[in-house]
Amino acid sequence: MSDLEMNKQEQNISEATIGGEEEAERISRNNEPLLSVQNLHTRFDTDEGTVRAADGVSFEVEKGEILGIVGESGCGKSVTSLSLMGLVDSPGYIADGSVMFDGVDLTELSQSELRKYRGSRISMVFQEPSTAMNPVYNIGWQVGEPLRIHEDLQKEASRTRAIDLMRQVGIPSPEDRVDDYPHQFSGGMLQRAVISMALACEPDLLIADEPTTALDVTIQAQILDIIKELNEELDMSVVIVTHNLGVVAETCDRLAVMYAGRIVEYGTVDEIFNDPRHPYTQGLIEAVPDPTRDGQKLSPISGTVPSLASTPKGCNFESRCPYATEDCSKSDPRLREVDDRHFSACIFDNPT
Ligand SMILES: Nc1ncnc2c1ncn2[C@@H]1O[C@H](COP(=O)(O)OP(=O)(O)OP(=O)(O)O)[C@@H](O)[C@H]1O
Ligand code: NI
Repeated sequence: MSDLEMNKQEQNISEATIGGEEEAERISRNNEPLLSVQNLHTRFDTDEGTVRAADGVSFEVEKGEILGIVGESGCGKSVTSLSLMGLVDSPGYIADGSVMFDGVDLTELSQSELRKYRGSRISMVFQEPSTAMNPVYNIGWQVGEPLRIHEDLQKEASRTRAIDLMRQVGIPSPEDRVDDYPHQFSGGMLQRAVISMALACEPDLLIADEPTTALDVTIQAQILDIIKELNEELDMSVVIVTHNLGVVAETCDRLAVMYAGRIVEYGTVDEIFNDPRHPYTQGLIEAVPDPTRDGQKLSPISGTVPSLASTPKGCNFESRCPYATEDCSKSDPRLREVDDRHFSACIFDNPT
C-alpha cells in the first residue's frame, strides 16, 4: 500500500469513527466497569469489499453483571465477542477502538500476553460443546487443563479439582464420569463440562456465544440456570451472545441489541422488554416464537440484514422499518439517551 493510500485509509477510519466516539462517551458510566468496549471497529477485507462486522460498538459490563448481546444472524455478535479476546483471524482485524478490561486495553496486547488472560481471567464458551473438547483426552484431564496451565497444578490435584468443578455445574456422580471421554457425554452434559472447564480458574468474565443453541429446549433452560447461579455465587460477569430473545429475558440484567454491526438499543432487560424504543427491537420482540402456537413466530421482521460490506448511507434499518421517513435515509443515527440509562439509535424518541 502506498503512503497516499495509507493516509486515505487512516482518514476513512477516523471519519467513520467520530459518531462512534460520541456514542461511546454518551453510554459510558462514571465508575470504572470491569469491561468497557469503546468504539470497536472490526473489519474483514474481502473481494466483495470491506465487511464492517463491528462498526463502532460500545458497551460496558460491570462486576457481577450479565449482559446479553442479541440480534439476527449476521449482525456481528460473534465477531464482537471474538474481538474482545483478540480471537479474530485474518482477514479480520480490529481497525479502531479499545477493549478495557480491569484497566488494561486488551487490543494493545500481544497474542502471548492475551493467552495469560484467556482461560484464567476471561473464559469463553461456544455453541458447539464438542468443538471445545478434544475427543482423545478424557473429560477430567480437559476440565483441569486451565489449572495445570495457569496455576501450575499437578496431574492428581487437577483431577480432584475437576471433580469439584463438574459437581458445581450439576454433572451427577462426577467421580464416576471424570475419566469418561467426550463421546460418552450427552450434548447437555458436555456443555456443562465445557462450562466447568471455563470456570476452573474462577474467571472475572465469562463470554458465552450461543451457549445453548445446539441443545434441546429443556437442556437450554438448565444451562442458563447454571450460568445464572454461577454468576450469583461467584460474582462473575457474563456476556451472553444469542439470537434468541427468549434466552436473555430471564438470564440477563442488561441488553445490547445489535443490528448490522452496530448496537441500536442498550438498556436494562426490563426497559427493553417493557418499553422498546428502536423499531428493530420492537420487531425482534414481536417475532419471539410463541410457545402456545407451536413455537410459531408471531410476526417476523420482513426483509433481511444488509450486507455488512455495503451498508446503506442513512439509517441501516430504514429499508425494513415501518416508521421510516425521508429523514431516515439522510441520517446516521447513533445511540442517544431516550430515558434514564436507556439508549436508542433511532431519530425518533419513541416510534409508534
Ligand atoms: N472470516 C470472515 N470473512 C469475511 N466476513 C466475515 C468473516 N467472519 C464473519 N464475517 C462477516 O461478519 C458479519 C458478522 O458475522 P457474525 O458471525 O459476527 O454474526 P452473528 O451476529 O454472530 O451471526 P450468527 O447469529 O449467525 O452467529 C457477517 O456479515 C459475516 O459474513
Ligand atoms: Ni454468531
